[in-house]
Amino acid sequence: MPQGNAAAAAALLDHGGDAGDAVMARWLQSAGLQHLASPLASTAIDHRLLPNLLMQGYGAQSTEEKQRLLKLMRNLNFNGESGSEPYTPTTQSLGVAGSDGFYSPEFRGEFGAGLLDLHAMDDTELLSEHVVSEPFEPSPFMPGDTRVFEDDFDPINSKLESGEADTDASISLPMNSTRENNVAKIKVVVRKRPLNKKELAKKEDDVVTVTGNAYLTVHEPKLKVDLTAYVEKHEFCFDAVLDEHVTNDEVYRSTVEPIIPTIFERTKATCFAYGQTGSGKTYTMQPLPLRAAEDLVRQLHQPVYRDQRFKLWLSYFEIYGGKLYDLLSDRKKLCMREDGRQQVCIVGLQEFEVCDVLIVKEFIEKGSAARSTGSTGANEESSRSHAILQLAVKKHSEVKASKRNNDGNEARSGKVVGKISFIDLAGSERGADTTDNDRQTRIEGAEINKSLLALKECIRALDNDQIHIPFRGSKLTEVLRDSFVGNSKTVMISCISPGAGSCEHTLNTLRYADRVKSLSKSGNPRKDQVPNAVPQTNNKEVSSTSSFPASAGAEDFNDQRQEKTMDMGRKFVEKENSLHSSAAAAVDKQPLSYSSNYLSNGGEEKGFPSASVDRERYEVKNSHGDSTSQKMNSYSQSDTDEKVQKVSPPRRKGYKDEKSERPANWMKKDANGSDLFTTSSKQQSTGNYGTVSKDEKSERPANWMKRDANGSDLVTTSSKQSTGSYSTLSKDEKSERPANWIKRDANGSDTFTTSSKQQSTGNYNNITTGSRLNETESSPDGNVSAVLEEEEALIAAHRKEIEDTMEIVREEMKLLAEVDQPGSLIDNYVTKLSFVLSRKAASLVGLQARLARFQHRLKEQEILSRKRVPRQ
Ligand SMILES: Nc1ncnc2c1ncn2[C@@H]1O[C@H](COP(=O)(O)OP(=O)(O)OP(=O)(O)O)[C@@H](O)[C@H]1O
Repeated sequence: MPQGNAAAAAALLDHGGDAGDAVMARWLQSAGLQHLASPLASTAIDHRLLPNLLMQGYGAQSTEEKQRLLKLMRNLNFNGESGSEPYTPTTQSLGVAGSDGFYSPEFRGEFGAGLLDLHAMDDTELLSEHVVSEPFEPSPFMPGDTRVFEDDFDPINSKLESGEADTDASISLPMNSTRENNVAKIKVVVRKRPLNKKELAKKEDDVVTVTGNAYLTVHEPKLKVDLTAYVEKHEFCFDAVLDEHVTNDEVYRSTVEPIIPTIFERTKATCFAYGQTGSGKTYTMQPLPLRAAEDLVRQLHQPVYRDQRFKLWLSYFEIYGGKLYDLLSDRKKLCMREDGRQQVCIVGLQEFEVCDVLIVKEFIEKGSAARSTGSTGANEESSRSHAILQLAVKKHSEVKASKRNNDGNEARSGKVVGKISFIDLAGSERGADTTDNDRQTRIEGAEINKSLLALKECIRALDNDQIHIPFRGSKLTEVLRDSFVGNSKTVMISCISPGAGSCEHTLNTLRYADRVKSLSKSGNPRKDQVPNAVPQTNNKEVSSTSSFPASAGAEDFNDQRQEKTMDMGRKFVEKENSLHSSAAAAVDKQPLSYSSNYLSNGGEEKGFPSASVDRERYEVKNSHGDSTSQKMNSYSQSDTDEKVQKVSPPRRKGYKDEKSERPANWMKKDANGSDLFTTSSKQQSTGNYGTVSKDEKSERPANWMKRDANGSDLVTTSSKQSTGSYSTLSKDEKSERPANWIKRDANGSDTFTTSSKQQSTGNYNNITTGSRLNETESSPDGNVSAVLEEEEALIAAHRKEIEDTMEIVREEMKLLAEVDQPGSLIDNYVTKLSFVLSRKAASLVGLQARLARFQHRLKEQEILSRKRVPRQ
């Protein structure tokens, strides 16, 4: 660099003047590129050209301008590399950010949130700042040798190894296995709130009666066909039932308090509230962390923990529309990453040390105020998100003051001993909140729905000690991943509204709770309780109608039930291994919203063998007040028939609808484990996989795809499709097939794309291979989640396209600079320019295609959701 420029650069460092886009504009103008204006130009220059530009008198003429230009370029980190590496910011770039103010407000102000801020705006910034993964306790399911980590984690071992003799390790962390065993792995508690003002004003009846501390009855008002009113009784039994007089303190004592000591014993506990909007979830959940923090802090003050530098940390975030936001940091968007050990880190999440309980209150208030809420008919301040407050006990090793990470987030330096997550779920019926709503609200609802389903699945898998925990089912379960493995404890508080107007939702909530409990291996609700807590009359009725011997007491019943449940656990695993069963499971995983689109009018739940795996329940129905039946759904219809004399109304009334919605062309696995779609002829033409236009039909037969042993896609057809014959598509053929043909996405999944004609019918557009086939994709939620995924992909692609463009522009600038050099070869210039322009065009066309696909998908989703949810 010439002396003058070097001097200018030096002067600039001191000067600290603002970089003006006027300078940039002039500079671009002189290069004939004024239309690029400041943002693009500012990032598209090779720094090696800088001396040339300055020397040749491009742009900045005065010393001051030159200084500004140089400063600008320094700030933009003109190293010719950063622009092409969108997701791996270097420490260098961070350094720049820190020292040169890359993200300084003055630059943001001048260049807006344009290209300059690419990295600042997206997840990368978060990742780069906080990607240090927490040293969580390794999962027992984690592949590879985790011994070192465990040893590292284990305070006892680490103490011994490090030769620290100041504390007796065996005393320091008493592993009280008896105590741990005494705390149930899953506890399901129901809380009934009092009638609220609105319900009282409407003179609504209280239809929920609580008997003892574990039983409740819902008296459902019904009408006979001849319009005579009658009451149907539904009885439930849980680990605890708390009536409307129970205080929040008592709720704490019966739910969270017993878990607190286990937090110091490496337990990851989860306490969540489930229930319809306005049922009291927030009211119930909000005080719990406060009380828990009190107890945790008290424990931490014990010398044994204090000496080991145990500390309590709090974080509070929400999951809204499948995205994470920090409620204690201005709703900053967070991203979730898995580290090499498959441990989940929420990148950028702020954690605050809790030394004093009062601060917890403040945090709760602050976080709750930041939470996404909206108004519903049932609740003026209805939660539209899942809020997760975590209290983590961490052990901090002694760090020399000089070495201490001085970033104000010491939390990261500690190792998690145990933690408890409090989750205030969004209203359970929000999935049904789709009528007359905009796309955002519908997606919101479907997201909620999906996560509630996934949560239930995880809890079930967890309690069945399944190896495969389906935590990838939703963001919620992914976030809670480490709470689903190892030592975990779950408390579910089902909140119910007592009013007659909420009866259906109340029943749905109770059924969800019942299913969570009853499907678990330890789901033996009242084995340890006095059986005659059940009203005598019902006991009798149960005995007389159930398949169990009349003499069998509740204990026997429970024994059998438990046996059955364990068997169920086994079967569930088997089921997981079979694709067919997996498909059946998808049926089982119907939305919890019980919205009208999932409900038929009281149709009986017919046997669907694999799906009925989890139908066991203990719901006593006393229809018309004169007969009671008990349903013990089993694995097969025959089993059910044998044991059920009178079938109570379906838990999910939607079965009929679901069945009719589900195409017969369900996926099966053939003998070779290939994915095989079967279809009936009728559904070929009307099938949910999309109707086939005439042209397409003539071009290809009834098109079901099968993967043969070589991994090729086979097209199979039923006999009625006379034109159909097996044909194997070669790779080339595949590229020729019509638009609405199966496509393999980046993950190797097969995706059906449909033509516009097919949009309105394509319920099952995405078909993913693998054992979890269509669990979400075949459901309405699956469709929405596909939209969300595509949305993310589109945004990522857009970002990538901009970065590519920047790279290309950089090359163009270089070309221009070169061609202006004396003696430059024009041929060279032309060839290179042609190449660069082709790349530019390809990049743009790719993005346009993706955009069009997404628009198409949005329309499709819109049509589908309108079709599914009849206006009320
Ligand atoms: N057990 C209770 N005792 C007295 N009032 C209650 C109780 N439970 C809830 N409430 C009141 O009912 C109203 C709704 O409760 P809350 O906001 O907790 O419902 P929610 O289930 O969280 O609703 P959403 O899902 O819409 O957020 C609040 O005004 C709350 O104070």
